[in-house]
Amino acid sequence: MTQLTIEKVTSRIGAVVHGINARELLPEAHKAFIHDALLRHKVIFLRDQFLDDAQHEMFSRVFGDPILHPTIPAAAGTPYTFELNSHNGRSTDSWHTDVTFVPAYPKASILRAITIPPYGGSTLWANTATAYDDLPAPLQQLADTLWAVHGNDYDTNFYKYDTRHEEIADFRARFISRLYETEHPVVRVHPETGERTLILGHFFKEIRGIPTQHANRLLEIFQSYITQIDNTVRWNWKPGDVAIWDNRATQHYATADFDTHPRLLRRITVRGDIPLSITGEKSRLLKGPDNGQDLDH
Ligand SMILES: O=C(O)CCC(=O)C(=O)O
Ligand SMILES: [Fe+2]
Repeated sequence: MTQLTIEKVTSRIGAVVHGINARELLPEAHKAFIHDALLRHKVIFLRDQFLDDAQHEMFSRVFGDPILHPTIPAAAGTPYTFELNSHNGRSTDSWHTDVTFVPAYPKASILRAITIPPYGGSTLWANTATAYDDLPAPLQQLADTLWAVHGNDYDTNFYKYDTRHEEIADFRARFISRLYETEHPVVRVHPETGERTLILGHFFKEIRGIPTQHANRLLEIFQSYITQIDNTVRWNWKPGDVAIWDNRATQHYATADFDTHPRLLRRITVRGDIPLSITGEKSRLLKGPDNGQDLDH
């Protein structure tokens, strides 16, 4: 069996795993190795995989059960694939954790690069566990007590762009075709590592019991610990690359610095569990037709 090796990309987050062939069924030892690497390094990169949709789905099952996005249907001809297809220079260029507007938001996302622009179009990830560790004790104690509301009708990213533009207006309309809101603890206990991680990012709407203008300032303070440069990793994609991130311990950001060159990636997310606060209290759905991640295709 091929020997697997790990090459760290930065001290705090990100590692390349060498020796994995994700196109084929993985031996159990490889599955355990890559899962352990994910928990330790938060985002794992594989080079030269060139997966098709079926291989991508099979590989994603190493990490859990694939799930649909609560509002955006799967790409044509696939059961679970979420497509990121840009021809207009736009990207998800705001820091977020995927789908935090539902309680059991995804455990992990598995993203593969198909078409990459000649320059730019990178993705950055930030470690929300080390960010919590970095907080001075009084800020940790504050964060430990806070609950925040997350919703899919967030405006950070959409209104940065001109929603009079038909394509953007159309995507936003589909994104909010069902409205979801969820109340999460700002600090969750990671179900596998026991680490404390921060649940914030662009779906954040408000903090319970704090006026919005002050809550937004608190958000900025906490986000500044998450996104400080030494707490992040930046990945410059090559076609065939695969990135897997622990969505319970990271945020990410896709740079919009590739003009109008085409950029195409495909993503599969796997089912997560409902976050628990440090006192064992569960996140709660406030608005939405279901818990958002139990839709079967
Ligand atoms: O376009 C990218 O690189 C990542 C976009 C994103 O936010 C995601 O796939 O969840
Ligand atoms: Fe994302």
